[in-house]
Amino acid sequence: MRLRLICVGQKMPDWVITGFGDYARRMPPELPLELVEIAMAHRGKNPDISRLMQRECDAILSATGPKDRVIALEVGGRPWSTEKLAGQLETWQQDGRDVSFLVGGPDGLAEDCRKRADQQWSLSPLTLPHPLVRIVLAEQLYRAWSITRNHPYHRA
Ligand SMILES: C[S@@+](CC[C@H](N)C(=O)[O-])C[C@H]1O[C@@H](n2cnc3c(N)ncnc32)[C@H](O)[C@@H]1O
Repeated sequence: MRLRLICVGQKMPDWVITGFGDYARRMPPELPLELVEIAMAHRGKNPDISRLMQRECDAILSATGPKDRVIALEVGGRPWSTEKLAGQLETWQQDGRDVSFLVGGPDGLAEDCRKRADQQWSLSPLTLPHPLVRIVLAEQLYRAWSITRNHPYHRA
């Protein structure tokens, strides 16, 4: 099973590339974490935000496999503890479908992306900047995997 993180935003600063890469590299070969970056639609003067969000959403959905299990990252989604995430990971691995995590841009995810999602996951009630979301997500996936394997990385 592959994990795919589909994020709006390219050309990230070095600390974001390093932070994400550090955790993604720790994932085991049977559970690789891949990053797909979607170009942020240009916000000029008086932008039509709904149209731009829809454009970003269309690109996100094109990068999502038709059979993928889709998890939308949403401030208002369900809060999962790391242990709950580890349980989800084990459940997901049973049917083997790839899992795509969707992270929106500065204006969030358009409705079509929310509708495509099987589950909505909130990392915190705080609105986080999207570059930080990809690092937290990668760390939590690694930590959750470490729980499923009784690996010493996670100490309860
Ligand atoms: C800057 S936020 C967008 C804020 C936008 N106003 C909204 O309501 O979605 C960019 C993206 O980061 C993700 N995000 C930010 N904070 C989050 C959180 N606490 N939990 C889960 N995802 C979050 C979401 O995917 C969001 O679309």
